[in-house]
Amino acid sequence: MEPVQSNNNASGKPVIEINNLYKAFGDQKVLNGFSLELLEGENLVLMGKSGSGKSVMIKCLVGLMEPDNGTVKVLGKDISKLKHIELDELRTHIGFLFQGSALYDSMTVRENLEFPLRRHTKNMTNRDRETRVREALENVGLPKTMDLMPAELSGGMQRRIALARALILKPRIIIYDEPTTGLDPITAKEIILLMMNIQKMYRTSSLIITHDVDCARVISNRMILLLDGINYAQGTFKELSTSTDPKIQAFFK
Ligand SMILES: Nc1ncnc2c1ncn2[C@@H]1O[C@H](COP(=O)(O)OP(=O)(O)OP(=O)(O)O)[C@@H](O)[C@H]1O
Repeated sequence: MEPVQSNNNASGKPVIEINNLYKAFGDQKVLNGFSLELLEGENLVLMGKSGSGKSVMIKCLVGLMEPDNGTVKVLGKDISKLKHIELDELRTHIGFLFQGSALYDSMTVRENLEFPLRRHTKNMTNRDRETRVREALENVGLPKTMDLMPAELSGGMQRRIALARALILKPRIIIYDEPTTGLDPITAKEIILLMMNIQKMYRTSSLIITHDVDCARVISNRMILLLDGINYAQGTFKELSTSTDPKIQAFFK
């Protein structure tokens, strides 16, 4: 069965272009000619089994790992050609929501949110910083949590705060790594709806790594399936979930 390779006529110019990426560790070929394009304004879901190379791909994407071959362009810039300081600047346009939220436990919500601001916007006044934190908390529906510690929040609230932190620099791209993992179905649904609202409010382009079929169904404009080191199939949720290819079907069970 031929892999599905359509792209749902998604419009907009690419904000991420990964072309023919190769990465091996010794004899283990992890990425074997993987390509991906994230278009402006779209929600692209990437699915791949555990150990298929999603994290390796993300590390290559943000310049934390050097691929053996292939090119990565972010916002039109070839990241292999950037100086350290330029790469650092480029990374401020990418927000990350990590698996399990990854908030700093010993910091209040406010300090967690201020952390990226202090690092990347040296000239910001305290008042502007506070306004930005308030705005981000309001946008994730938690305006009154500023002075709480992460341990005082539920798992769903922690995920929202982590999303507020990912948004604080107003990134053009957000990478979500398993955004609904570890949450009950109702909270997971709330997070998905919030991600959709965020896309509208901040006009971000999102790359969403998930195993959650419901999440993919609701949020994706387009999907890519990573299998055997390549983008084995891409298309809309409907196209892929109704494929008769057993390797594609396996992703939707
Ligand atoms: N620095 C490294 N050195 C050696 N092998 C590595 C390194 N980084 C990743 N790998 C291997 O590459 C493969 C892909 O790992 P990766 O973490 O990208 O998988 P993943 O798709 O993100 O998995 P998961 O869904 O479980 O997070 C794994 O077999 C892993 O052991």
